[in-house]
Amino acid sequence: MLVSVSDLNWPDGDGDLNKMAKNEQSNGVNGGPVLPNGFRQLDTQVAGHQFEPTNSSSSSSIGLLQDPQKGYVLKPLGKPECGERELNFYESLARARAGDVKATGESNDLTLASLSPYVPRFYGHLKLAVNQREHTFIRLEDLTRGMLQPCVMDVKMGRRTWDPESSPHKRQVEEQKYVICKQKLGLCLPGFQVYLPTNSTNSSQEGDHSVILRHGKDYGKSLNVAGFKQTMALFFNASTSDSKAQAVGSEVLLREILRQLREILDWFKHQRQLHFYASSLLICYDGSQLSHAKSSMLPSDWIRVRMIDFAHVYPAENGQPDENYMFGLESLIEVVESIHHR
Ligand SMILES: Nc1ncnc2c1ncn2[C@@H]1O[C@H](COP(=O)(O)OP(=O)(O)OP(=O)(O)O)[C@@H](O)[C@H]1O
Ligand SMILES: O=P(O)(O)O[C@@H]1[C@H](O)[C@H](O)[C@@H](OP(=O)(O)O)[C@H](OP(=O)(O)O)[C@H]1O
Repeated sequence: MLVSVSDLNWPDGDGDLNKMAKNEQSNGVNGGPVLPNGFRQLDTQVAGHQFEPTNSSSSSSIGLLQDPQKGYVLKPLGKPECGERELNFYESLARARAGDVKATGESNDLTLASLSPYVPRFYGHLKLAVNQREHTFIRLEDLTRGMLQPCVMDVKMGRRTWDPESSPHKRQVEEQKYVICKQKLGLCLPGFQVYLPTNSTNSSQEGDHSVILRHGKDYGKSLNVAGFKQTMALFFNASTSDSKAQAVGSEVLLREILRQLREILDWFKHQRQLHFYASSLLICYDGSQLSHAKSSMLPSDWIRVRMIDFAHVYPAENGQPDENYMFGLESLIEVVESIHHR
């Protein structure tokens, strides 16, 4: 049984996620967006651009949609230059996968193709009407598909989150956000949600209950390094007071997260082709599997770490490795290792 934390007071008044947590599929009712049949707002979206009420002054802002029948998410292209870069990125990846070497030359294509396992699958783009206006969306694999208790964390990578074409103003705005975590760890936390068994909270309820805890960017911006690490431990259900079954589950989880993170780092160590600014890792796992996991079992598909958000991907300057991304990824691995070993 699930007890939603949206019944409780939000400690940091994180309005954006409160809005998303309710996420009523109202189709135009009470200021909700009017969506095409068969689509709904992505209720596991934890960060990024979101729907504004249709009666607000900035009603052009739209968030991700979900096609629950087919297991897709649909991401709106957003600002023209960002949308175009992201679509180009997915299309060149698809061409590289298909072995079309004409586009960039063979060895570049092989490098790009070898990134595919770490990126959501791409199913082209399409136009859909939202609030009676047509928007272009890219269609991606839903990384939370099939999960009964989707625990999702968006970790933005790198000390530098502005791209080479950013204006001085954009650089300044980016430099002033998430300052401590960005500078010390090369990481920031724009949002997450996690299902917590009530026996690891102060709740006095008994039985198989969970609460869902959601935090957005205001929370992420308030964190120092210790707070970041504590939040990661909470997200992985790795608190020391957990039951034996949960402790085993969380051990399996941490081991598998580390394996996937190290594979992505390995890709970065071998590539000199692209630099990823303001890109995120999306860490997803099914909280309902934690109490069933056995340490001898190989985790199946309930733990997924993927790179997302390619709105600011650029050709590598002077053929250099992406040190900025790797600095963040190495420190993320250290944080997860420190939770795993404690
Ligand atoms: N393939 C996916 N599967 C499941 N959820 C996804 C997927 N892609 C994105 N999301 C969800 O949507 C959120 C926003 O995604 P993304 O960062 O791509 O959007 P954005 O609007 O470009 O963000 P930003 O404002 O940081 O530029 C993620 O935090 C995640 O919750
Ligand atoms: O973390 P925050 O405070 O929400 O800041 C947003 C974040 O930096 C996004 O990456 C950025 O979108 P882009 O990457 O697409 O630039 C967005 O710019 P925007 O408001 O100009 O869309 C910012 O507002």
